[in-house]
Amino acid sequence: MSAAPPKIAVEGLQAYFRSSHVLHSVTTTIPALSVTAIIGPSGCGKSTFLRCLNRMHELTPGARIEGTIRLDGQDVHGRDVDPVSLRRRVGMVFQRPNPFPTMSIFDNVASGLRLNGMGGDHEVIVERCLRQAALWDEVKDRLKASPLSLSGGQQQRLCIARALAVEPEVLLMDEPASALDPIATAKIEDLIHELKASYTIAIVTHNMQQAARVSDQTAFFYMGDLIEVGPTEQIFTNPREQRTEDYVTGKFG
Ligand SMILES: Nc1ncnc2c1ncn2[C@@H]1O[C@H](COP(=O)(O)OP(=O)(O)OP(=O)(O)O)[C@@H](O)[C@H]1O
Repeated sequence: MSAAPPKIAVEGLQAYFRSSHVLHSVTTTIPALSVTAIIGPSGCGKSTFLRCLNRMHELTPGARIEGTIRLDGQDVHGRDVDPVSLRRRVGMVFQRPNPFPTMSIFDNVASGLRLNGMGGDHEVIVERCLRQAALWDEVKDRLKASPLSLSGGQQQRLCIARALAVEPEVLLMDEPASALDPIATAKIEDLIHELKASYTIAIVTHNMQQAARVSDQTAFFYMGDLIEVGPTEQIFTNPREQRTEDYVTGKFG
């Protein structure tokens, strides 16, 4: 495990969709200012795990969890925790770029600021976030244009800029590059590398090379169980569990 202090600590997490039990007593930590990759075959619970971390899981009717999730030591299900504020601190980027289609590029980034009643100079903040998302140079002359005029990769970086605008501490990324071509994917990976200086990142990916390239820690899930978690290099070169080895070497997927 990394020596960094845990930003998120998960203990005995069980997740359900009605009677379907999809995560079985998951206990792990997500170190601060680092990248944790979440890998495993389709349906093993990766997205569900991610969505538990900012309490999005419970938005699905009939979905619930047991166990505890702590953010900086505070129980995210504590009575004094407002899920909307939690989701501001723990932002999310989805598989398919989902810019707000009727808003301009600028307004997409500024939308969270307005929604959260956040002050400051919105022009300055929007520029900062677009720069952080490595998109500024490509859009600075067309901020009033529709986001639908951007390529898929640019739209995804716009969604990352939008997520950054509300100053999250954690960024959850659910296969953020799976709909993108290799060049756009490389840009997102470079960006993840830059962002981990300031944000704690957890990324779901099906792409083993991507997990190996971008992450410091890797967690391997299989059929709702967390089989193994550890430094990425160890998971890929010297895993403790046979199932991890079989998965990372492509024996099943
Ligand atoms: N809304 C839902 N209602 C009922 N069951 C669901 C729902 N969403 C997911 N599941 C089930 O929960 C289990 C875990 O799904 P999850 O999406 O977390 O897996 P995953 O590892 O992210 O899969 P993939 O790699 O295919 O995206 C699966 O068996 C899935 O069918």
